[in-house]
Amino acid sequence: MSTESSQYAIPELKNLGSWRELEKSFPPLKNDLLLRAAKGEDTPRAPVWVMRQAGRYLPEFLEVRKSHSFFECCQTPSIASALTLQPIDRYPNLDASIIFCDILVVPQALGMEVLMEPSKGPVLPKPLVTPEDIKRLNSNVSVEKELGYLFEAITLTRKGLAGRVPLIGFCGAPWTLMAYMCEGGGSKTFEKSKPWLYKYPQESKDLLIKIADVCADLLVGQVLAGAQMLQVFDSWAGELTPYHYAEFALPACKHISFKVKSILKELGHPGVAITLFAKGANSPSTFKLLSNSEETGYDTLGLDWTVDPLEVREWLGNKRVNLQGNFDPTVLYGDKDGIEKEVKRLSEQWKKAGGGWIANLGHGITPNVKPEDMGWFLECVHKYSKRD
Ligand SMILES: Cc1c2[nH]c(c1CCC(=O)O)Cc1[nH]c(c(CCC(=O)O)c1C)Cc1[nH]c(c(CCC(=O)O)c1C)Cc1[nH]c(c(C)c1CCC(=O)O)C2
Repeated sequence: MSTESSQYAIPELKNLGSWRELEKSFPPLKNDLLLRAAKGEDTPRAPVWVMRQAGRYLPEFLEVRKSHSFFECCQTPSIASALTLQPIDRYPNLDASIIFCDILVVPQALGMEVLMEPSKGPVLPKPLVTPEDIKRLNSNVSVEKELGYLFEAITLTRKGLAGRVPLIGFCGAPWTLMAYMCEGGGSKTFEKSKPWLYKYPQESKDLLIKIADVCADLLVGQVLAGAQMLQVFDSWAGELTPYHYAEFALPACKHISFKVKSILKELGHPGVAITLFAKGANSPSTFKLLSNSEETGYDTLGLDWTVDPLEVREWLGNKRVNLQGNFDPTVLYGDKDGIEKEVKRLSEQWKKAGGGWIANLGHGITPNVKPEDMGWFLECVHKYSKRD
């Protein structure tokens, strides 16, 4: 245990008590494939989970959503936990669970209103227009006060999982959250958020770090509440030039990983593996920047489906970082034969690439997938990712 004091303030998490006592109260983990792959071990087969695995393709999810709004689901620990467990109960072939929540709870904690509109997705009615608007955001956010429901949901879920699979905690990456906060919702052109990087570079950096500070506290709280691994979702990373990714997005992601690691170390916690999913940030120069876990603080990189694992391994130039991905989400509309062929083809590439591999889609599962096709996909990954 380190005696060095952290440069970061430990978030106030009074209600969580001691993580050691809490950890002892959870049933032992029976399937640790995910945690082993995240340490770079060659596992007998790839662990598999799917982004948005608790989502609208599941009839049991839609049933709950009939009587509860989206954010009500996130903010009610018993509902969030039940939704997290739905895919685990349905698919014994899943090797991980991810807590049901949303990346946009961080802008909410910063004081912004976020609505989830059925046909539009997220809407933030009062976006940040100029740096002057940053003053509207809360300072010294207490993640326990604002987002304590998520910690409660995590602890409940660890109990409900009964050690079946590990539980992943997550947050959005600062650039992706800044994009939502400046656009006021999703966007195709990013014409309100990206100009900030050209017009107000220093204010943008300050805003990104302000967001990163809340993200880091949120991740620390999730680990202390029982999350066994973490993922940071930078869904809009691919909208940036490689230069702007390196100058703005990545430093803010590093602020998160190092702050989380430093605080956990100070609390005597052994730490957890962290995955960075920088969707679309696929230039070889960007992969070079991400190639060394010790320099970035991220143990695993999530890949989207537009790159080949072998080519990425070549760009990375080493095996010090593990990889996750990267089946095209639309393969799930490809019928049984199509799914099987594609899982076989891409698994061969992954096996040749070597190093830690966590199988996943290259983005979230989409609402119209048939639940039985998701089951078949998982079965195929079990079969074809086996190492000979
Ligand atoms: C960009 C982003 C968001 N949220 C998230 C991201 C990053 C990943 C990505 O790029 O997809 C992350 C997220 N959102 C959700 C989870 C839950 C855990 C999981 O199963 O992966 C996670 C990890 C639930 C959700 N978040 C949302 C739903 C569906 C909403 C509903 O039930 O009506 C779910 C299950 C809503 C949401 N939330 C967001 C959007 C754009 C939307 C609407 C459009 C859509 O569904 O694809 C923001």
